[in-house]
Amino acid sequence: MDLSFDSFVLAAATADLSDAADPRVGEHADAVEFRMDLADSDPESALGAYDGDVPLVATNRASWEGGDCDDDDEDRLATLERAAERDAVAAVDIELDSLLTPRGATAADRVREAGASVVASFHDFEGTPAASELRETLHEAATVGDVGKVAVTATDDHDALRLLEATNAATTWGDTVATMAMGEAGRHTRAVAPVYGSKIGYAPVRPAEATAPGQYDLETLSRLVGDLERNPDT
Ligand SMILES: O=C1C[C@@](O)(C(=O)O)C[C@@H](O)[C@@H]1O
Repeated sequence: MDLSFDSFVLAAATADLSDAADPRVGEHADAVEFRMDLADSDPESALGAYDGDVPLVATNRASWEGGDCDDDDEDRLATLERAAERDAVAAVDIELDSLLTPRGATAADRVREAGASVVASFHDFEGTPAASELRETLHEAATVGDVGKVAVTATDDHDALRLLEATNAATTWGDTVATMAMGEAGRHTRAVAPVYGSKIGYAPVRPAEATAPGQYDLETLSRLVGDLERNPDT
């Protein structure tokens, strides 16, 4: 399946692929992010059984990047390479720190050879880097990935505004990026960052099953992003 990041993609984030059949996914989501690291059952079996028509983004978040996968990088990246071979997997999320290693670069090549895109992701669960570091990280991620994703944690309005400014700068530069500020002080950026060029948003199908702090539920984020979308003809 194909998934273009030329325009905003709303990804329903879940650890249970049966959520892909939820009517709210068909109504509001462009993709399903399958958090393989959070799955209760064997995620590769779940991928094999998936027969839905919503394209998947496969994520196997390393424990050293805030996820639940304790595998070494060889096993973790091999799992993602196998996931990319599934026709339903349109994109694979690989941590920027992995992509900067030879093994991670090989994984990216194999993912692309399988026809999937690479989302290069960086997370800061403690705070929001300085503007210069945000711009550098976004550009680096967008260079090694097809989408450069940066998820930071905002503690105040200044953090949120720095993230939005970096999003606007990266998009103006021509990079394909996805940005969000986690936490209460940053949650509005999930709806506003797309106005400045962020190309992926994440929301749980069920509000109680957020995969990150500050997420809106799927219906809410869909409505907010839609309401804020600027008319391209004006
Ligand atoms: O990296 C991201 C972004 C995210 O952490 C968020 O803040 O919405 C949610 C994760 O599931 C996803 O892999």
